[in-house]
Amino acid sequence: MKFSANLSMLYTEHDFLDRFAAAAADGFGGVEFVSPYDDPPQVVAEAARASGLVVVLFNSPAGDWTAGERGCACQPGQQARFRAEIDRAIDYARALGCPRLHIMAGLVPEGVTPAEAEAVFIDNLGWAAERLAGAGVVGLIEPINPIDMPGYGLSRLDQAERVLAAVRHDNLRLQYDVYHMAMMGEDVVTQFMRLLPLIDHIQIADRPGRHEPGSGGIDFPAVFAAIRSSGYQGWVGAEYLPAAMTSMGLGWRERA
Ligand SMILES: O=C(O)[C@@H](O)C(=O)CO
Ligand SMILES: [Mg+2]
Repeated sequence: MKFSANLSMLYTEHDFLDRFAAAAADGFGGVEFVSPYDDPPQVVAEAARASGLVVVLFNSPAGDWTAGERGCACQPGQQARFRAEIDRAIDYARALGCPRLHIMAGLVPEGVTPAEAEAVFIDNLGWAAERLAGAGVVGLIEPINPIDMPGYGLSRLDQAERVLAAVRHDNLRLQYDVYHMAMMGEDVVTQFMRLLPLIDHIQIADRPGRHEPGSGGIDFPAVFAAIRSSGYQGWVGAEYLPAAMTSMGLGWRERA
């Protein structure tokens, strides 16, 4: 199995650009992160190159994260901003040689119905899927559980399936986050096997607590067995909050 270290959650004891080397030293093969945008593309690319790791995924610009922004793809009236943000992400993807982009839906604005937000999301995703295809980058959407991210525009699995079916573009796929699936009450293994043709990236953390696999109640032996038997060839992102120092909590990889 190919594991990538999510540098937005792992190795936060180091500055962002130093996390690449830390992940390499611990034997990861790839890295992913929410935001490379605080540094110029070439600077992030150089950190990745020096570490010898491949960048497998990052997110479209979320806006001001500390102010609560989570992207704008589902927000009416934000089409120009959304398109500019996808083009900015493509610049980074090119510099980083990264083949995947998680397109953040954003929070549903006050006064906008969920149906209106979903229609805007579908419209923007159709444009983005095509634009990203031209750059050789796969677009991904990820349902995020509503307890951790209340008000987010994509908070259920059935909604993600409906959106993917409506956009109907080969270049738009599903980011399957095992932790969010469990938090949403889904049967993690059954849904993974059913949705396999749509999935282009997996992320893992245990529930509750969002710590290392094996720290909570998700049946990770079954999850890893399912991933192995499925023939899934993609990356599995370690996207959890380390219970202590990141390097001390990597024993789960030997049991995977
Ligand atoms: O699961 C998550 O939270 C992430 O994958 C993400 O991209 C947004 O926070
Ligand atoms: Mg995730």
